Amino acid sequence: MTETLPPLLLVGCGKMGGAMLDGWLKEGLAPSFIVDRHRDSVPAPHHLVRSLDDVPADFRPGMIILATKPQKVDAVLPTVAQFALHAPVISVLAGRTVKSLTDALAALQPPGSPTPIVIRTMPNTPSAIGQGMTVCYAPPIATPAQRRLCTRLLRAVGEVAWVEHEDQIDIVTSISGSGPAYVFLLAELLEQLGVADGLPPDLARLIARQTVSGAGALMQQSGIDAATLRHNVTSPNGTTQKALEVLMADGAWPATLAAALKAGAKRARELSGPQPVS
Ligand SMILES: NC(=O)C1=CN([C@@H]2O[C@H](COP(=O)(O)OP(=O)(O)OC[C@H]3O[C@@H](n4cnc5c(N)ncnc54)[C@H](OP(=O)(O)O)[C@@H]3O)[C@@H](O)[C@H]2O)C=CC1
Ligand SMILES: O=C(O)[C@@H]1CCC=N1
Repeated sequence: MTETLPPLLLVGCGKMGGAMLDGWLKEGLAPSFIVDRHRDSVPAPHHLVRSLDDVPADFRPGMIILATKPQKVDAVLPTVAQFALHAPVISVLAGRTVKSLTDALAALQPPGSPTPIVIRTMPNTPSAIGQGMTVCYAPPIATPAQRRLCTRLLRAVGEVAWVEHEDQIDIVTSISGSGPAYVFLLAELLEQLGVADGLPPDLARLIARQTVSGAGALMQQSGIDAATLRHNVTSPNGTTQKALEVLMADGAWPATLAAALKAGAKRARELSGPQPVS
C-alpha cells in the first residue's frame, strides 16, 4: 500500500507545481493547501485558495513547496515565513540560492526564531506522470529526517538524486530541468521537416512523436546505455551513419548543445537572488 505523503503547502501551481501535484495526487497526499491564481480545482480533501492569505494560520504542513516564477517569489515570502517557522521549505525555483531564500525568510521571522530550513531542488515536468527527475541540495543544517522527507516526496513523482555542492544545481537545471524542452523541440523539428519533405502532417506528427517516446521507453526499459542503443541503429555506411556524420560534425550538435547548456546555467546564476517583478 502507498504510504500517505505529508500535507503540503504548495505555493504556485502552474506548469511545474501542477505537474508535481498531479503526480502526488496519484500517490496519496494528506490534506493540503494549494495556492494558485489560475488552477480551476483540486480534488477533495485538498483546498485550492487564490492567495496565501486564505490559508488558515494554524495549518501545519509537513513541507512547504515554493513553485512560483523566480520574479514572483519575494511577494509571497512574508506569509511563507510564518509557515516556515514550523516546516521546511522546498524550492523548485531556477537559480535562487538557499542562502538568499534563507536570509529573506529569516529577516521576516520574529527575532530569535530558528534558522529556516530551505532545500533547493530542480525537478522537471515528467513528474506529472511519475517519470520526473529531481536533483536536490540541502544545506548542512537540514536534518537527515528533513532530507528523507524531501526524498520521499519527490520519489513519489520520479527519480531523485542529491548533490553536495549547490552550484552543481545550475548545470542540472540546464540538463534535466530544461531537458524535456530540448526533447520536445526534437519532436517538433522532426515533424516539421517531415512535412517540409512532403509527408502528410498527421503522418509526420505520428512518426516524430512515436520515435521520440519509443526511443525514450527503449532506453528506460532496456537499461542499455545510450551509446550502444545508438550503435544498434547505425549500420556501417548506412543511412544513420550519414545523418550522424552531419550531426556530430565540428560545430554541430556537441558544440551547439554545450553552448546551450552553458547559456542556461549562466541564466540560473543570474537568478540567484531577488529578481525585479516582471
Ligand atoms: N516549467 C518547468 O518545466 C520548470 C520550472 N521550474 C521552476 O518552477 C517555478 C514555476 O515555474 P512554472 O510552473 O513554469 O511557472 P507558472 O507561471 O506556470 O506557475 C506559477 C504559478 O504560481 C502562481 N502564483 C505566483 N504568485 C502567486 C501568488 N502570490 N498567489 C497565487 N498564485 C501565485 C502563478 O500565477 P500568476 O501567473 O498569475 O503569477 C502561476 O499560476 C519557477 O521558479 C521555475 O524556475 C523548475 C523546473 C522545471
Ligand atoms: O525555464 C526555466 O527557467 C525553468 C527552469 C527549468 C525549466 N524551466
